[in-house]
Amino acid sequence: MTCCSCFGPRRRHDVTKNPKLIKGFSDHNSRPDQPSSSSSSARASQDSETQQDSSKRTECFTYRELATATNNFRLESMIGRGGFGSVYKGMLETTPGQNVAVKMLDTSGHQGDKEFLVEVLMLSLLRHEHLVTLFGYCAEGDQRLLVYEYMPFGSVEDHIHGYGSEEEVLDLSTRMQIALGSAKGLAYLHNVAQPPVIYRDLKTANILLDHGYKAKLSDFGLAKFGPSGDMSHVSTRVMGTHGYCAPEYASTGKLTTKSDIYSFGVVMLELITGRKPIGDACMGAKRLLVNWALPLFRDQEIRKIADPMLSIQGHHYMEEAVERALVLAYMCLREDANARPTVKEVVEALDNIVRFIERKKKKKERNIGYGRRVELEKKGAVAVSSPKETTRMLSVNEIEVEVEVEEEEEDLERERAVADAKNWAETMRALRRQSNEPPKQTTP
Ligand SMILES: Nc1ncnc2c1ncn2[C@@H]1O[C@H](COP(=O)(O)OP(=O)(O)OP(=O)(O)O)[C@@H](O)[C@H]1O
Repeated sequence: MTCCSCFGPRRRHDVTKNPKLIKGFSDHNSRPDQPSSSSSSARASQDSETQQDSSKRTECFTYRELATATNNFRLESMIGRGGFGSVYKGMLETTPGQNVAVKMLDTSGHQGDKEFLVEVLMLSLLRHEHLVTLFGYCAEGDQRLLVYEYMPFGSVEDHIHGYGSEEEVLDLSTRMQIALGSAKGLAYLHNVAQPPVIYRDLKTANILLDHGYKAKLSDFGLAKFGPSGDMSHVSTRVMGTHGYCAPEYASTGKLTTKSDIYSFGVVMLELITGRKPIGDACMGAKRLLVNWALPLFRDQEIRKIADPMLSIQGHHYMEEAVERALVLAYMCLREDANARPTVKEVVEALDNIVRFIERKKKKKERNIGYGRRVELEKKGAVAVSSPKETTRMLSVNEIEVEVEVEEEEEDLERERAVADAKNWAETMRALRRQSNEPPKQTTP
């Protein structure tokens, strides 16, 4: 590809101020009625709580800078490989101490070039704590490279399907936190970005994790601006990944935000079952996860569906949480796109599930604390109340063991549980209102 004037020697550009700096942008994703990029970010900036600093510039790097950053793209620096190229870990001279991920695109196909442009444009305009940050790009000669924030824990796909050791298995709480983070990223795209953005390639390989397992969406090469005016959908060539694609989009090419919701349902199933979206060994070579899991769900076979690594057996609250998560997945995967929940409802439901698990976990821990207190009492320790309603066990040799006082906490706990149950029931009612086909069971 010939080199655009803006891709010459080192220059700092703010592509959000002039997207046309990126050659090819205007003919791919823009529409005549599309607002300017500055107004695009205007509505987004209203969401001050969730949006990251949009003043961060997307920089134009030279090939030389990125070669230096990655040790000349040496094999030891390579951290992953996708359908469009290889990803390297590196460090820029200008920001010592901060790792970056450099994606070098295979430039053989024209499609890759298009996706490069969309990726740079989208991630330059969109900034959110649950979207991976694009620091910059390089487009020198035929080279096309993207520079992202480095996500130390890799992709969710790696965690769910790649690791064998038991210590690395993600627990249910972390999995649901990941789902919630991803849903919040998607909510930003659907509801805050202006014009709205349809992600189109939601899958566990595109959800990356930082140190604290915070989820961020990456790979915006297939993203599309949503429909405008009276239009309910965008017509487009069917793209995406097999196993995640909404049936109506696959058969008609009509893309809506509800196509993303379907893919989100598949991600939920993957997180719950630990199985691949297609052809998992236990399901049969070509079988879709959706076709395997949903009939089992209808038959209430929760234990058969749940990832055995989650060890939910014997943990009643975990089984209940899995069931709630499955109800949500089930709704996201409805054949009728209109009956699927909105992303806002998905965030609410997941928030509820996460809080449910945390509350139950805490309660369990407190019970262990109580058991320990009884044990200490038997050994002759004495309970002493402090003004902060904390009871301390003073043993004979003055070793203090703190145990939370039950009463006040339990009242609070009960209130929280009632509020949670109401909340969940309301969420489910709202979801069901949109559908003529309620699931067989619910768990308010
Ligand atoms: N910002 C990043 N930080 C850390 N690792 C990353 C980053 N981006 C990508 N990777 C790693 O590189 C791998 C390949 O990523 P890439 O986005 O190229 O492909 P993919 O999403 O797996 O597949 P495809 O591009 O075909 O949809 C990821 O699975 C992940 O392990």
